[in-house]
Amino acid sequence: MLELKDVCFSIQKDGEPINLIDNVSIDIPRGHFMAIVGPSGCGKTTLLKTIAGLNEESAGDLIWNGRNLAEEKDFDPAEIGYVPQFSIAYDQLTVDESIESATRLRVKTRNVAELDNRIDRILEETGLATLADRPVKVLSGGQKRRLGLAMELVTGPHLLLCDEVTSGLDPRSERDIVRLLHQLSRKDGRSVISVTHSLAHLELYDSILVLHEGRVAYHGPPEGLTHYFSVDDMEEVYPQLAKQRSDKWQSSWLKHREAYYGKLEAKRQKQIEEGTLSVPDDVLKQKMSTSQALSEKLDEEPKPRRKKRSKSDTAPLDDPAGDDAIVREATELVPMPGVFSQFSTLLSRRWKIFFRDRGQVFLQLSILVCFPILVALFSDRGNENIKRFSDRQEGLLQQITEESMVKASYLSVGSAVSGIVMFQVVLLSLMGSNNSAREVAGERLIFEKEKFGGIRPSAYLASKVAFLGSLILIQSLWMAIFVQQFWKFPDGTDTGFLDHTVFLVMVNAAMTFVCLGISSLMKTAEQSSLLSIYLVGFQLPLSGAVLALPESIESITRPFISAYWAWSGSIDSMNPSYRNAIDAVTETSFQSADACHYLLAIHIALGLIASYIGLKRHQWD
Ligand SMILES: Nc1ncnc2c1ncn2[C@@H]1O[C@H](COP(=O)(O)OP(=O)(O)OP(=O)(O)O)[C@@H](O)[C@H]1O
Repeated sequence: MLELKDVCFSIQKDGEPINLIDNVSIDIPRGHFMAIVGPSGCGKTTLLKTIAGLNEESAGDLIWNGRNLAEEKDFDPAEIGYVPQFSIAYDQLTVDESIESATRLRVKTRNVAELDNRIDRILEETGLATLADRPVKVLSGGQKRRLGLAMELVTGPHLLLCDEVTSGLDPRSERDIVRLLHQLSRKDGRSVISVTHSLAHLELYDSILVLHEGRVAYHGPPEGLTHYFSVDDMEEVYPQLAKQRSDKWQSSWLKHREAYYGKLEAKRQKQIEEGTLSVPDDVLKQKMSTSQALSEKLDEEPKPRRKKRSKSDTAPLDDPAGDDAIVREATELVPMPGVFSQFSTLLSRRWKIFFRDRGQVFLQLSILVCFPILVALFSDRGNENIKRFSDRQEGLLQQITEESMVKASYLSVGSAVSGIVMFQVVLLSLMGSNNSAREVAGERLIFEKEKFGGIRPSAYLASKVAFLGSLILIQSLWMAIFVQQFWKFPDGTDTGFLDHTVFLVMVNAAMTFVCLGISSLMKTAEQSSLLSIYLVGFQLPLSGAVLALPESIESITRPFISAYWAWSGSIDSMNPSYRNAIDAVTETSFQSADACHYLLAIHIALGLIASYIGLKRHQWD
């Protein structure tokens, strides 16, 4: 049973609290199917989010099966399912893969057979079995809503909250979804609360909650609605609501509450007697046989995955035989998988999505191939030898001529070598920003939904680090090795080229993880991309490689410019004569390779910390 006692949710406006949800007190028994209706902006979604815990109630109590959710334990992620208005599946995956990934992320299964049976059961339960191999991007609106429901059913939640899952659907799809929700509420004592705009099919609900300006105007059986509002038709309820202030409706409702709750209880008892409703007691009685049936089913020989299903495999929505075929969920909560298991599921899903996104693969391959070629085009000048003074200098004129030739050679080679290194550094910074600017912000809502479902931010971050780390290594090593074929890095020590390569990897990693941090902290992918582009754009001018910066600016900006530290570190690893040549063309001072390693490591660490903070932060809206 879910009880809301004088629940309020308020926001601050001009320093004053405003109640978006105002003293809502309702009871929702186990196995109940309730619709929340009301005019646009009356607070339906806000109430649903307050029940889910996404909005923290400012007053009142939410009690779930006798447990005060604020004072005792909040909902377990397996206990509650929340189907939001937006799609929670990736377009690049199939229906089957989406449900599989949701299951692997939220349910600890004993073996592949158990996983397969769980997925097959959900596919059948939601009428998606025939669409198992279909990519999400080609699904119709109604099919996508079913998939959203299916992905929330993987844990067998005892409370299912649905936000506008029928909006924008044609009448037939809408009816099918409402009937599916009705069916889901008939099993295992699962309560289903559905926010809807539509006043069609209200007869399928056990109760209707009418909200008006955040206040309860009615909560009772659907058949009592027209009588209560003194109208002939459901459609007249909203105009009728507008005729009176919401506080009047609220006090009027409080007077009639007990009478209508009496009717609801009588109807419920009748359903239990008729056996059309399964409530906790029944579930407990069935527990033994259910668990037995479940384990028998799960212990069956592993079935091949992703089998094509014929239409006849699918139980029709209203077919009672189909209901019987579905093994009932045991009442205890399913265990959550560990961090490593979530990490490996997220990582393999990320690679799958990457390889299926042809545009992304093409872009990555193009920059991987073209950027090192661009650098190699400038290699000739970098390969020139630096002229040295000869031992014999006869006469002043020869001395002056030789001096100017050596100087010219210093300037030419110095600027070419410095430019080639900076070019590599800047292009790798650009790759880094391209790697991660949209990585989190582009899928933020899905991540928020998954976090609500129990996915740990640490597992999510680790999967991003592993995925992006592979891109960083491929891009940086390829840049270093390819360019080396055309322009030999002038080693200062045996490990000069290796040191240079490490700096290239580090600058790419620094930019990738700093942009990942930006992507995690920003609200939208557009904001994140823009900020990341600015960050890369400022690297070259603020590095001091082109023009030395005024000292006052340099001391402030330098610590933040990854490109400077990678450039400076690489130059410090060079042969001293090349270092001197670069010294001759720039007024910017260089730092030791060790200092550069530390600074770049700090950038990487700060990027990761910012990413973690951003991921932990609640950014549902
Ligand atoms: N966090 C918030 N800060 C400020 N205002 C908010 C916040 N959340 C909701 N609101 C406002 O509260 C009101 C109720 O919003 P809500 O989304 O719950 O309405 P709704 O009944 O679901 O509307 P619709 O049927 O159009 O989806 C709206 O006016 C909305 O702008």
